[in-house]
Amino acid sequence: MATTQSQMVADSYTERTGRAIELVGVTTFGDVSKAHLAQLGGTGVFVSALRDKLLEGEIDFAVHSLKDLPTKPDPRIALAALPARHDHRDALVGRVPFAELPDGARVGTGSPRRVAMLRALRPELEYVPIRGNADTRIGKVTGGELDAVVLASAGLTRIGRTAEIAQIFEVEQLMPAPGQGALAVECLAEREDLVDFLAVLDDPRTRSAVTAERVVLSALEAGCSAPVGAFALDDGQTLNLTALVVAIDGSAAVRKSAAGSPSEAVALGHALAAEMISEGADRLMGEHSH
Ligand SMILES: NCc1[nH]cc(CCC(=O)O)c1CC(=O)O
Repeated sequence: MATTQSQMVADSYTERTGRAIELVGVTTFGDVSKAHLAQLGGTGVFVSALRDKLLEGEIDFAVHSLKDLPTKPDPRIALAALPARHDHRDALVGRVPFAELPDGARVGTGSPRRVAMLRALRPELEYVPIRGNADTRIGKVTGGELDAVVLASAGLTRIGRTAEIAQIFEVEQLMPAPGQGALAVECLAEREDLVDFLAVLDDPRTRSAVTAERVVLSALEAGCSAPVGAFALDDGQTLNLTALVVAIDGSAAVRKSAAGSPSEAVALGHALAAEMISEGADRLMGEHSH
């Protein structure tokens, strides 16, 4: 997935600038660790190794899934481009759609957000924590160990596994992770030449939308493993933002929407998060905050 998405960014950069790109593979802690992501604790397990290569000068820029990027910026590193977002939704890989899974069916996902939100919809299913790359996860369905797994639609598209999708969840059913489906291109902040060049890849509507989503996440002081979803859409005039926090057992939720100017994405995110906190969102997250 990482190779495909990096190649996509490299191709569009070459197309727009005429400059050639050499891909450098970097294995991250998130790739090798067998621990569940929710237990790895800190954000950035897929990110730190790439940032180290930037800081060491071994690579000029890094491509990340925005969803994996910590919300706290590193002053040495510029978020130089947010290319046009791909599908923001989650997908069910399995033989039948979610509503048709029999009671007691085993659904695999390592994400507390997906477990909490799916549990709210169907508490009678069994949610099984899984890890590994997307192919490994899908293999648990084809191998019969699980009835279904839930993965990001964008990731499945990038690895060419859309044929196995039984259902795509709409935002109303399963609120995506902030930034899901978007890529982030980083380079050293001091490389102003590169910051300027990478700007050709930036999509302003994606930037305003994911900025608002990520502000909600940081203002709630939620980490990558918190059951927090957010989705925003900038139609060119208005930025519509919705966020959802769910108790880990799916028993309670706070959902809020707001609309504003795309140029005020940060303020919109902060205002929405403040409203959610006043309605008890931070208490719902419990141990999954921070
Ligand atoms: N945490 C792993 C991760 N980081 C980004 C994606 C998917 C691609 C994306 O959201 O852009 C995935 C896998 C998944 O959630 O299924």
